[in-house]
Amino acid sequence: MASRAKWVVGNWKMHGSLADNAGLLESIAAAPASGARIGVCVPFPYLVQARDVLLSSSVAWGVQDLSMYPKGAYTGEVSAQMAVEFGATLAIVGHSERRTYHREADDVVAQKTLRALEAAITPIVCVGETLEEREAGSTEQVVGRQLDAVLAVLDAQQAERILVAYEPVWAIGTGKSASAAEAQAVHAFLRERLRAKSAALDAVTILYGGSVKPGNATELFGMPDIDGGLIGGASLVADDFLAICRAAA
Ligand SMILES: O=C(CO)COP(=O)(O)O
Repeated sequence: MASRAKWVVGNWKMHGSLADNAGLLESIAAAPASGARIGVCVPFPYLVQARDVLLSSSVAWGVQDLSMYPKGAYTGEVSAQMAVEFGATLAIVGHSERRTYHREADDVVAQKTLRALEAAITPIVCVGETLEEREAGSTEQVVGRQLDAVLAVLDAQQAERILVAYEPVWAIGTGKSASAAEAQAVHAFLRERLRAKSAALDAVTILYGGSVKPGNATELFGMPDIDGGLIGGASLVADDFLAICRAAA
């Protein structure tokens, strides 16, 4: 079996302040290196701060979104290349909050994935179904479509460089995580979908996100196809985030 990189990545969303971030970043930077790689995806204005604190640590940093365009007259956009100038090596793309509040469609997410890869940033491609879709029995259809849209624009080598995050929309910020078995079932489906494209994609890391806490991380990360987590709320509390990182190691 391919050995997959384990990752725990914090998604700060639109939280933080220079003052609050300082202590959080210092604590994360002090995390001992272990079997799981650690990253934090911060709001754009805090990239400099993240870089300054994390530079001498083993923790990676990145952004929560990128422009689908490489450069040009796109008011308000931030390019992958700009993020790279601040040392970003990770970018979340297609988070459900972007899909919902900013109407990002599958083809936009695919273009953002490409822009990240062109800039040598590792994209964390998010997929996930709503509660309504789950109850209608269309979870696999939805996440399969979201993943396929991205894979369709990548060549074989590019596809090997992505991370995938399964984030059921109904589990995000609700305190109600998917059970380990529910998450594992979707991860196994995504794994198969990747393998169908190329056997080499068996090595793609698939993270779970949605109400991961210190109390449920060990069970989730113990599942064979769950290679770590994408953490929202708990990534803002140093002790909780570090406990989750230990659970993945
Ligand atoms: O959206 C998420 C990570 O990207 C998950 O958020 P919570 O961990 O707050 O549920």
